[in-house]
Amino acid sequence: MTVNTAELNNLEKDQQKEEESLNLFYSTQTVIQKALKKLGYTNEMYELLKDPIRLLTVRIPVRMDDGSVKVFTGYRSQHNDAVGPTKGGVRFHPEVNEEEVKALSIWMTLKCGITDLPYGGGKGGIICDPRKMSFRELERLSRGYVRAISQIVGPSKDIPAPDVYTNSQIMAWMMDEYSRLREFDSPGFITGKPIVLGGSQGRETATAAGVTICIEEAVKKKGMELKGARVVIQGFGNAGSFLAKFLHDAGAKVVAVSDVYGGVYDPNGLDIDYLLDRRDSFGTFSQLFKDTITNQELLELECDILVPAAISNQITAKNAANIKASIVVEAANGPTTLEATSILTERGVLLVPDILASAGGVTVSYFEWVQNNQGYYWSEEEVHQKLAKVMIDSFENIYKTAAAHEVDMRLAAYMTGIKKAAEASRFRGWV
Ligand SMILES: NC(=O)C1=CN([C@@H]2O[C@H](COP(=O)(O)OP(=O)(O)OC[C@H]3O[C@@H](n4cnc5c(N)ncnc54)[C@H](O)[C@@H]3O)[C@@H](O)[C@H]2O)C=CC1
Ligand SMILES: O=C(O)CCC(=O)C(=O)O
Repeated sequence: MTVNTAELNNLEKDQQKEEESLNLFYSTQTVIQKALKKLGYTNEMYELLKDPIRLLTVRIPVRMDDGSVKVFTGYRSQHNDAVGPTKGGVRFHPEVNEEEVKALSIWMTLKCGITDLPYGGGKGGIICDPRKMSFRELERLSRGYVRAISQIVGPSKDIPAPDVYTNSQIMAWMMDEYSRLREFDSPGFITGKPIVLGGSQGRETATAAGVTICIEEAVKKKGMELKGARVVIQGFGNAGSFLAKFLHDAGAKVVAVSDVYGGVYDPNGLDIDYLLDRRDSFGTFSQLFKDTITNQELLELECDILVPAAISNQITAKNAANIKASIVVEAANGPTTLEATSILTERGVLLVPDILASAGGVTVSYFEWVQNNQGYYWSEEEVHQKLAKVMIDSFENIYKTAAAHEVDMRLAAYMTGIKKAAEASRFRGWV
C-alpha cells in the first residue's frame, strides 16, 4: 500500500491532535484562555496565568536499604500567589513529570478559586515507585524532598498535602523534617497529617465526602434517585474507596470498582465493606480475585453514575461514545480529555469536572491549616457541615454559570475558578 504526502500530513496532524489532547498542561491552557476571554480579560492576563510563576526541580539523593545511593527527581510548582500562599498535594508516582505537575498546580488555583479559599495553587511530585520502596527508604525520600524544597515552602508560602501514593505518615515525616529545619513546631506547614500531629477530623475522607455531595447534587439536577443508582468507580485508594463506602451507605448500588491491575464487577452490587477490609495502603485489592475485568471494560459498563477516581486521561475520544453513565463525576484530576468532554456533553451526559468534584480535599486541608493556626480543633460534625456548605454552594454556582453562559460545566468551573486569581493579580497591579 502506498501513502501519498497529503495522507501522511493528515496522519501526522491526527497524531499531533491526539497527543495534544492527552497533554494535560496544553489542554488546561486552552480552557484557561477560553475562560479568561469569556470573562473579558486581556491577553496579558492569559500570559500571566498560563504558566506557574515558579517551578523548582530538585534532585534528592537517598541511601537505600542495600547501602547504595539512588538519586530521585522531584518538583514543586507554584502557579499563582496573588490570592495568598500556594497550596496543593505531593504525588509519588513513576509517571510524575514536569508538565503534569505544572498542570496540577494550575488546577489547584482553580479549585481554591471555586471554593473561595485564601490560596493560590501549588503541586509537587517525585518520580518514584513507592510500592517498591521500604518504609525507611520512603521516610528518607520524604525528608530529602522537604530539605530540597524548604526555601520556597512554609505555612505562609506554600503548604503541601497528600495526593496519589502519599498519605498521613508521609505528611508526618515531612512536617517533622520542616520543624527540625526551622527549629520550631510547624504543624501549619503541611495538611493531611495524622490527628495526633494536628491533622483535621474528616481530612482523610474529605475528597470522597466532597465527591459524594457533588453526586447528590448532580442526581437531583438529572431528576434521578441516588438510592438504587448503579455506580462504577475507577480507583480504590483514598478517594475511590471512601466514596464507595459513602455511596453504598447512602443506598446506591456500587457495581464495579478497580485498582491499577483491574476491577471487580457484580451487577447486583459489591460487598464494599469486604473490599475495604482487603485493600492495601496503595488502594490495591484486585489481585485477590480470579474473575476480574480491565479498567477499560470497567469504564464502559452499564451504570448510572461513573466516577473516575484514579489517574488522568481515562475517558478519551476513543471511548467517550461507549460510556453508558448519564452522570460522570471526576474525583481524579484530569481523567477526561477535552475531546471526550465535548462528546459526553453533546450526548447529554452531566459531567461534573475535577476542579469542582475533588475540591473537598483542599477545602478540609484549609480547615486543618486554620485549626493549626488558631490551635483550636473542631469536631468531625463541624468539619463536615462546613465542607457540605462549601461544596453545595460551589456546585450550584458552577451549574448556574454553565446555564447562564451556555457552556459546559468544565468551562463554567474554569471561569469561576480563575476569576479570583485574575482579580487579585489585577488589584496587585501585576497586569
Ligand atoms: N487524596 C486526595 O486528597 C485527593 C486526590 N485527588 C485525585 O484523586 C485521584 C486518586 O487519588 P488518591 O485516591 O489520593 O490516590 P491513592 O494513591 O490513594 O489511590 C490511587 C488508586 O488508583 C489506582 N490506580 C493507580 N494507577 C492506576 C491506573 N493506571 N489505572 C487504574 N487505576 C490506577 C490505584 O491502584 C489506587 O486504587 C488522583 O487523580 C488524585 O490526584 C484529588 C483531590 C484530592
Ligand atoms: O489538600 C490539599 O491541599 C490539596 C489536595 C490536592 O492535591 C488536590 O486537590 O489535587
